[in-house]
Amino acid sequence: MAAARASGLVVPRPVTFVTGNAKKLEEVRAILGNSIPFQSLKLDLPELQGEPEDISKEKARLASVEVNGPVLVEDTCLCFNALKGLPGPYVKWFLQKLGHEGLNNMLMAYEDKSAYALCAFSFALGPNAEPITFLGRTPGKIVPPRGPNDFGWDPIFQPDGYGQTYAEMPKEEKNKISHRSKALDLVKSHFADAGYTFQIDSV
Ligand SMILES: O=P(O)(O)OP(=O)(O)OP(=O)(O)OC[C@H]1O[C@@H](n2cnc3c(O)ncnc32)[C@H](O)[C@@H]1O
Ligand SMILES: [Mg+2]
Repeated sequence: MAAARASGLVVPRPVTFVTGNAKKLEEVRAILGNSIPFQSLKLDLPELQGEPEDISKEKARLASVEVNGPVLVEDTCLCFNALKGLPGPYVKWFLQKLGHEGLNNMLMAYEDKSAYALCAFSFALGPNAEPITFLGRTPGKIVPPRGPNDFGWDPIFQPDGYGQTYAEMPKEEKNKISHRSKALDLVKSHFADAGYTFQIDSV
């Protein structure tokens, strides 16, 4: 079992990242590397309607009850500026029903194709703790789909300053500039400042 740091909090359980999305998990693993050891639980949690931060916090509350320990969750939004931030947290359902073409068509009436990808990670130490949220945002624009279609809306999001969509970029490149990596940078800083020591479950 890991030794406690002088000023840090010793938590008698490992951190569990709860998500129903295997692609998110893959990216979180690649971005975090060994910086924050965690285990994962595949669970598609019910999601509140509302602001991204509140949706994410509520997911963390539900997840920490399920896990009965420290949890990390995230909610991802794709926000169109011409539509004042919509579809935002509802992009999953828009994508499922309308596809990439439909998402492009939603912006047909507008000259402004700008958008941003937003990731809201929430961390809760346990079922009775208030979750803390970390936001990461990457600006870009919505384009007709280009690149492999293996993760959500990656083919139609082209980050500012790049000629490629998220889908066309090598994974390492996306992970350097993505909404997810920006939010995880804040998670890492928080963990470093708090000096948590998470103990591994003894089976
Ligand atoms: O269990 P959870 O973690 O909620 O996983 P989910 O797939 O339901 O994810 P969200 O509720 O956050 O909905 C976000 C939608 O955006 C998609 N998505 C998330 N991150 C993405 C990324 O980096 N690139 C492209 N699509 C992404 C994802 O596949 C969903 O359709
Ligand atoms: Mg979800």
